[in-house]
Amino acid sequence: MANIRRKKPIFTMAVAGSLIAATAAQTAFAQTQNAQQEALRVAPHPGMMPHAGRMFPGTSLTGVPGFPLPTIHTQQAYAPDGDFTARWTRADALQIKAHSNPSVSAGQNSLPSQLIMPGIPADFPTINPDVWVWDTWTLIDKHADQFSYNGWEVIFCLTADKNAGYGFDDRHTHARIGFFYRRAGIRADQRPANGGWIYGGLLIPEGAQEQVFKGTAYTITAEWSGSMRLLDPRDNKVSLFYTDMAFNRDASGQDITPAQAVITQSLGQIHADFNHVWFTGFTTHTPLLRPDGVLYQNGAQNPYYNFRDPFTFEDPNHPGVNYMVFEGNTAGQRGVANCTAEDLGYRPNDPHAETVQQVLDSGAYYQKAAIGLAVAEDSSLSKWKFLTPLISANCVNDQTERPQMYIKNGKYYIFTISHRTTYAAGVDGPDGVYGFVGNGIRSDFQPMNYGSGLVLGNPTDLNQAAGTDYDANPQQNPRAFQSYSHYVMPGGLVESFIDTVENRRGGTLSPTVKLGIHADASAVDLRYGNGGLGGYGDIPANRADTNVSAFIQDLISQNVSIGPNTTGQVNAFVNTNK
Ligand SMILES: OC[C@H]1O[C@@](CO)(OC[C@@]2(O[C@H]3O[C@H](CO)[C@@H](O)[C@H](O)[C@H]3O)O[C@H](CO)[C@@H](O)[C@@H]2O)[C@@H](O)[C@@H]1O
Repeated sequence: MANIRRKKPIFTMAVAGSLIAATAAQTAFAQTQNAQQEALRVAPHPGMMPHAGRMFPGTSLTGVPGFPLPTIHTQQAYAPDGDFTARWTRADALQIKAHSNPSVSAGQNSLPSQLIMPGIPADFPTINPDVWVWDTWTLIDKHADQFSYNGWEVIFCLTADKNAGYGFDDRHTHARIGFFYRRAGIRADQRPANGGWIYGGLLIPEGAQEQVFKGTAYTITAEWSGSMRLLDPRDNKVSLFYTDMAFNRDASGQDITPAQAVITQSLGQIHADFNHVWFTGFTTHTPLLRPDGVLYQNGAQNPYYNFRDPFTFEDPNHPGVNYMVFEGNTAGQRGVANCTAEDLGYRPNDPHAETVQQVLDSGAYYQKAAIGLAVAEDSSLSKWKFLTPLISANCVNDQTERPQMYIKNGKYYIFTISHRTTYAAGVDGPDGVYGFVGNGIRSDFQPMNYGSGLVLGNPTDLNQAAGTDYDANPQQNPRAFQSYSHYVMPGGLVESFIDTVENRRGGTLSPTVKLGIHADASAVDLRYGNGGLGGYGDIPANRADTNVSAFIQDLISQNVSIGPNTTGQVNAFVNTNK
């Protein structure tokens, strides 16, 4: 089975979730969920075709016959420390299905082509033979601009050691943050097919990360996602924000207690010479945030809670104030059936609206994702305070992962990733990127693209049951799980990792794609790269010239030739500026 994507239980939502055995109650619930989803699938549909050829589809407020209208979002901005939480509602999420094409043949993509990542060929190259690679991030400043260092581009990835015998499905409990580097300023078509990344090894010295769990019971620790902040572009000090994970398992591999997830900071320094890049530091690990059970669900409330993936930024409207977005769940005891009419989001008298009771009866209340917000209380970013979530997805989806704030033309975009299998009963969508646009850091965020939220999905046939394996169910699109963990970079470039293409496991970087982003709409740029697919792992820095050390600058001024990266224009990629 090692080479085949394992069936993910429909209930998977946990920090350690996929690894905890499903109970009979869960199985019963999963059956209910399937039944509910089937009920929606047979809803009347006009036979809509995807809006092929339209660069910016815009949001259809007239709706699709047979489906509810999306929720009205006011587009109002609120104080960041206020208590307004925007909602990604069921009415919104149902727009994904409403805009899918019900009459494609089995196994074909049924979603609008401008919202779908082009298919990755099955003969993809691998970044490195020794490590599995998945979640990946770049060296960014407080505005999320991407930097190279002394002529090197650097990326940080969750890695698992293949030589230790770990298969791709074992990766989560053995995850370590590694780094790769390559010369900046070389066009994708002049690089090796796999992007030409050189593996630099692990970032955190062996055992250092475990200090966060001193005195607590655990048997396994892991390092999960993840962002890296260049503290001062004229200096080499960097701050890693990541998720410290600890699992407490018995001899048979069962979790005895809920896994612990701690958002953590560790400081280090980046170094580079002509030949390589290396890091020092990362020996001290400061726990920043544990879920409080008041604003963010904790392990006592739900052993399957999600709490991870910190991303920090400074709000241009509040200079000097630093915020963090992260993946969380709405606080409260798991299994309490309390989604509200606001979570459903139906407009008054919408003939296609579900009642709150119908939704609660379906068990959808087990899925309660939240995009969290915290504010830094000191300039060294070592003390943070929770603020109320920016967006909740109660009764819609259980996971809004790796959220990021992307500020462009005065608009505040939150991009996040989610799985098809973490949708609640009765709503459906592909694995991929979801986006929300607002007018400030805290807004009544509007889901992008027809009000649905879908920005970049894997090719998926929503007419087939969610949570099925390609191998067990050949109608399932063989690319429905081709990629995951997308990160939107300056210029709308999107990097991700390859999960499974035609039963071939990835564990490597996907081809980069490019989004056009305009107001509340986005579209895949099919003119970019080859039919929309750029280079594998093409992750260019967009601010190289400002981070060149005095040593390198000296050499440049003496006209010493040290390769293609020393001119100060090394990252003049015209398409990478926001
Ligand atoms: O490795 C942990 C980091 O990865 C993230 C984002 O990629 O969480 C992903 C998540 O999903 C993976 O596992 C699923 C179950 O095996 C699989 O279906 C999916 O394809 C994978 O990407 O990993 C956890 C643990 O399994 C699961 O809850 C997530 O959905 C990120 O959030 C983590 O920091």
